[in-house]
Formats: sequence, C-alpha cells, structure tokens
Amino acid sequence: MNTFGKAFRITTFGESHGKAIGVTIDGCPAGVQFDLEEIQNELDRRKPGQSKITTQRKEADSVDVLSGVFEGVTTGTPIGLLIWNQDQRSKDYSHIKDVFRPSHADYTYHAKYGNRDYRGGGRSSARETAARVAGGAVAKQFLNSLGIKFNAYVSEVGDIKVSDDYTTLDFAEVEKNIVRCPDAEKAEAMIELIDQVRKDRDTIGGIVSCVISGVPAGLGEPVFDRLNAELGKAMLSINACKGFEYGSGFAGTKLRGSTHNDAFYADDAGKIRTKTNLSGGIQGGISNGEDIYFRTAFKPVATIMVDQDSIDKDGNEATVSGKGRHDPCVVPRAVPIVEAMSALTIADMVIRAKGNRLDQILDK
Ligand SMILES: Cc1cc2nc3c(=O)[nH]c(=O)nc-3n(C[C@H](O)[C@H](O)[C@H](O)COP(=O)(O)O)c2cc1C
Ligand SMILES: C=C(O[C@@H]1CC(C(=O)O)=C[C@@H](OP(=O)(O)O)[C@H]1O)C(=O)O
Repeated sequence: MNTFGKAFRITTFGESHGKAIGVTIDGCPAGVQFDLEEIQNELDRRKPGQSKITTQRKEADSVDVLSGVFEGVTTGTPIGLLIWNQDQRSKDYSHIKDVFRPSHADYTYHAKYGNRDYRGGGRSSARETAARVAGGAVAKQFLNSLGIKFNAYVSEVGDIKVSDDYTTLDFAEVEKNIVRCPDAEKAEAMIELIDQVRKDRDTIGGIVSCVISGVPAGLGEPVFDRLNAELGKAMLSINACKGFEYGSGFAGTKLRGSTHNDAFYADDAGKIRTKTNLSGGIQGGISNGEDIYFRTAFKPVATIMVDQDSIDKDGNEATVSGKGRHDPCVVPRAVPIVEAMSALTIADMVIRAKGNRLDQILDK
C-alpha cells in the first residue's frame, strides 16, 4: 500500500529519479487555514543539499498545489501537492543495475517484484519522504489550530548525546544549527563527527527524539490501533528507522512499579494530571493529556564509498561501492520527517475520534 492513515489519509507517489513525487491528502476537514509558505518551510528543512553534512543532491523541493485549496483554506476535497525532481544523476547508479548494495533495499525489492528502478533507489529512496513532509505540514496546520505542537530534535549521533530530560532542552536552538540538536555545544561535536565520518567515506547512525504537546486526553484505541502502536508504525515506516520507544521505553524495565507509576492529581483548574510522565502521555493505548514523547533510532546509511562484498541478480559474487551523493548521517534531515509522521498520526486519530467537521472538532 502507498497510503498511510484511515480517516486523515495520505497517498504518496513517485520515484527518486522519476519526473516528480507528490502526495494526495484525503480527509482533511474543510476550512483549515492553508499556509503555503509554512509547507515550503517544512520541505526546506528536509530537502537534500542543505548543508555539508547531508547529501549534495540539489533539489529546490518547491511545492505546487494542484487541488483542494481555495482562497487560502482547505475545501474538504483531496489536496494534491506536487514536487518536480530536478537534479537526478542516474549514471551514479549504472554499476548497481544488476548488483545489490548491502543493507539497502536493492535485493529485497528485486526479490518481491522481480524488477526494480535501480536509479537512486527508485521508490525505496528516502526522496519519497518529501511527499510525507508536505502532507504532514498540512496535518500540522490543522493540529496547530487545536493547540497541538510537535518538537523533534537530534538527541544522539554516535556516542554524543543530549540530556534525557527534554524539559531542560531549548527547542528554539534546534533550527539554529545544521544538525538540529537543541544543545549548541553537543551540536558542534555532532557536526564534527559526521563530517569526519563523511571524509572517511563512511556513515553513522543516530537518534531523533520527539515531544508532542497539547494532545487532549482520549485519542487512540484500547486494542490494536493503540496510539503508541500507530506512532510506532509511523516511525518504523521511515527509511532507515530501526527502533521506536516511547515514555520510559526500554529503560523502564529496570524500575519497580513503585517508582514507575505516574501518580494522579487534579490541577488548580480541576484537570486530571500525572505527577510524573513515565507513561509518555499514553496509557492503555489512549492519550492521557500529558506530553507524548518518544525516540526513534536511525541506522548508519547503507551506501558507503568503499568496496563491499555482494552478489548479482544471477547469484554471482560481486564487489560494490557507493557512488554519487549520499547522506553521511540521516538524522538532521529525519527531524522534519519524524514531525510530519507524528502529525499525520495524530490528525488521523483526532478525526477518527471526533469526525471531520472543523466546527464540531473545535467545539468538542
Ligand atoms: C532523510 C533520509 C536520508 C537518507 N539518505 C540516504 C542516502 O543518501 N543513501 C542511502 O543509501 N540511504 C539513505 N537513506 C536510507 C535509505 O533510504 C534506506 O536505508 C533504504 O530505503 C532501505 O531501507 P531500510 O534501511 O529501512 O531497511 C536515507 C534515509 C532517510 C530517512
Ligand atoms: C534525494 C534525496 O535523498 C536521497 C536519498 C537516498 C536514499 O537511498 O534513500 C539516496 C540519495 O539519492 P541520490 O543518489 O539520487 O542523490 C539521496 O540524495 C532526498 O531526500 O530528497
């Protein structure tokens, strides 16, 4: 399937070296303010060629609105957004036409379909995530009007990490450095490390953390479509994402219930709150009104510029080395993608809970 979401749905199309990529958004309520500049801003945060620590493919990722918007607001009909590919360099991939890059999607795509658009990884390229970011930017505009905010940031690259306590971090710092880390000193060290790894013709992994604030209590289902499960699927659907944990996550297994439980209290306005938030804002698959926070692990990029053992499609031994322009580390560009997939997940859950009439959603 090329579709994500049940009630607020996106369908993406296009290949990395094809003519264009794009997204159709179905289920967005009518009457949502549509700020094209803000959508472009999100795409600019993701686009390739943005700094010395990303792939050097130069794409403007300038977005065309094809449908679903009139006089600055959504009309409730499918929203079509299109981005033309402009800087494909397909000759960088001629040598892997019949050979599989270790740990990219080449072999598995071939095993499933029996053919593949090997140019730039085709449909398996993270270029597709531009379409998700465009769709996610619309979801964000809808959710911002409900007071829901998304803050993703790079929390680890290699062994360099920021504080685990996100309340001590300054999210305003994130867009001030090219790695998108809220700690300016750690950001410097991360940039230096990624640059060194790049010079070594190698790649490195990292972690993107995310905080979603302003989510009302009551989103999510008690079984299967638990909000945590929907978020997990959204994150694990991003290229190169290897892990997802929310709230106390794996570290929580080391605690006893007596320290892990989030005690309840009523705040001055009578709202039910918890004193701690090891649950990460979700209990029993349903949001409890506290911040939702989670971490996503990204592997080192598969295409490295050194010889590696491989096999060709006929089973013969082969040697393969990457060519062309690749990310030495995906996390700086994964930040807006994590936010986009979060926004799409929450938008879907809001509409599933409250219907898609904006006046009714705002009243409830
Ligand atoms: C923002 C972003 C940029 C990426 N850039 C590259 C890249 O330049 N070269 C590459 O080989 N993989 C890159 N990847 C990862 C591949 O797309 C991914 O490894 C591939 O689709 C195989 O999927 P898997 O790693 O999830 O198994 C990138 C991923 C993301 C999220
Ligand atoms: C083009 C983008 O990133 C690409 C993601 C990618 C991959 O294998 O995922 C491989 C590279 O493709 P190409 O060789 O065509 O430059 C990256 O540049 C993008 O994110 O827009």
